[in-house]
Amino acid sequence: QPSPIPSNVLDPTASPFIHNHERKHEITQDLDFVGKNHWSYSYMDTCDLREFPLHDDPDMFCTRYVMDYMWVNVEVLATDPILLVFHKFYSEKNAHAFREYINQKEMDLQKVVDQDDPSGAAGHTSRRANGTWMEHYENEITSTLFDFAQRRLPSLNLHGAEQWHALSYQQGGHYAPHHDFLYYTNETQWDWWMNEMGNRLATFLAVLETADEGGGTIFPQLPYVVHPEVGDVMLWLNMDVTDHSIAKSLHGACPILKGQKTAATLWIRIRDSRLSFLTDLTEPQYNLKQLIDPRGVPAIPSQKPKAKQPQE
Ligand SMILES: O=C(O)CCC(=O)C(=O)O
Ligand SMILES: [Fe+2]
Repeated sequence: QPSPIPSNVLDPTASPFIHNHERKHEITQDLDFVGKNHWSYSYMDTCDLREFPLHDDPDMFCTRYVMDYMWVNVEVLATDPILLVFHKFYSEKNAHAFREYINQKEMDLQKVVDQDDPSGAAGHTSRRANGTWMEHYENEITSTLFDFAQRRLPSLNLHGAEQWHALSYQQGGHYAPHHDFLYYTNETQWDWWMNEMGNRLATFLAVLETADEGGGTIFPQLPYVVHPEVGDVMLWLNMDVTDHSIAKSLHGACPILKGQKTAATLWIRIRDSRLSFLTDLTEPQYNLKQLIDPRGVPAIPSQKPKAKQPQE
């Protein structure tokens, strides 16, 4: 007796989206790259999406306002978890300057410690990108862009964020879906950052160069893939009001099919984040309004070290 269930339903690798959404690019699944084993077919299909599956999602909207005599353009892609794109957050000129600065730095092939295999014997293939850390106030451009971000986001404590983390992806480069929230089996494993600054509340991702094809930022559980433009900033929350990881904040960088991609991340810690005070903690979510439009929240001053005065 033939099964009444269409054959694709029985195929565990079949994507639920294939049938509802035209696939413009069929290449991702055929692509071969180091670390491909970290990408399921369903992840790859999400990478191939050219439109969001939920056009009429009432949670999605755009808003625009003036702050410091400049437009702030915010696109709310999701409210659970909070996922925002600040369009043209940085000028193209500044984004280029930051990228140039990053490109002339020496970068290491980034290693991701596999939670199941901390020795790394299996190889670190869940991220294929070159990366480097930079102090917030390392030079003029990192400082300018850091202070600008803190002015725009006074409900987050950027001074408590880890250093700038630059990532440069070449063709075949990727970062398999992961959580930025850090897991520890118990408190004895906590490092300085966990003890002093708490976990990674939010991720700030500045897009400095976009791939010609592929390389979107994927949120497989929403499921979306975001293709920001140079100068755009993505911001999402990794943690809920009870200090737990938001499972749906799972994200990654889709494989680069053509061209290259450069991004700079700030992993923003919870400590001293005003968002906690500005949220009614009986609500399940942090206060979206204070993130997208924080006009009225007092500015957090720059901590840029003063240039040394020339000796007399
Ligand atoms: O490059 C991307 O799109 C994602 C980067 C990322 O997930 C991270 O830096 O934590
Ligand atoms: Fe991440």
